[in-house]
Amino acid sequence: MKTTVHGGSDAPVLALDNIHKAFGGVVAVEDFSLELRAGEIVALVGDNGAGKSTLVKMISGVHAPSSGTIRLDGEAVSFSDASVARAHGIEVVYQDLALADQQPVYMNMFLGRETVRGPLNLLDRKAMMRETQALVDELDVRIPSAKAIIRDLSGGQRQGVAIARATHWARKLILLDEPTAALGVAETAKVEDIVRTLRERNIAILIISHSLDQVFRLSDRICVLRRGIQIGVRETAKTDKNEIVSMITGVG
Ligand SMILES: Nc1ncnc2c1ncn2[C@@H]1O[C@H](COP(=O)(O)OP(=O)(O)OP(=O)(O)O)[C@@H](O)[C@H]1O
Repeated sequence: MKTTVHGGSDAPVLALDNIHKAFGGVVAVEDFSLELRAGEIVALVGDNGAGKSTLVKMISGVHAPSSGTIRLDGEAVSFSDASVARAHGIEVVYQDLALADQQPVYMNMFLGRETVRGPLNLLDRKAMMRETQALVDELDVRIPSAKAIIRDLSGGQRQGVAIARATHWARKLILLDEPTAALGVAETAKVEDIVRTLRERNIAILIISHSLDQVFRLSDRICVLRRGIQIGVRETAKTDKNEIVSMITGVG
């Protein structure tokens, strides 16, 4: 008998079937297929212009695929915009953080989706602070407090907050687009620790990274794109940097 998870079957969290995207005459992604399972980290790698961001934008509802199917828990979905993808439990963390600098951490956590109370729909700051504190503690995002103002935090702490926010809202899938590109070595290590914690929460993660060291540290599988074409998918434990570099460049 099949176990039922999330009201679906044992289907992958995300399945991309024969996805194709053209912008006018430019083919950005060609015939792309990939499955992601809960608790799995898959890295998407490729040179500039390979089609990585376009793929993330299709999964997150920013662009519609020209053809092909996106399935969540086995069900075909089509997102008219990013808010619909978010309502399906998909969150994206970009390198240029979409945080409100002047606001405290807890307000950023709930930006646009604030908890309210009573007939007047007043902001329930205490509840938001409590939930924020519990989550940053759980993920070990080291910030002075849930009340700290974003502009007073380091780049690594901010990225930690952005990932915590995604974790709070993502029920199924988090897309990380170069999450550590702007960070130093120690901050990168901290953010990678947080990403590993997400795996334990059974969230599927797709990460775009230009750092192959990072890709090898974090991922379970690596998917290589070159000029919009899916070159191959490898299990991280069964490949090495030389193979991935030659897949990315087409040389060797
Ligand atoms: N909105 C758009 N309109 C027209 N062409 C686009 C658009 N977005 C992307 N492209 C083209 O699609 C191709 C793939 O671009 P994409 O940004 O997805 O690559 P990428 O792998 O994310 O690159 P990078 O690592 O530089 O961010 C490129 O040829 C790009 O010029």
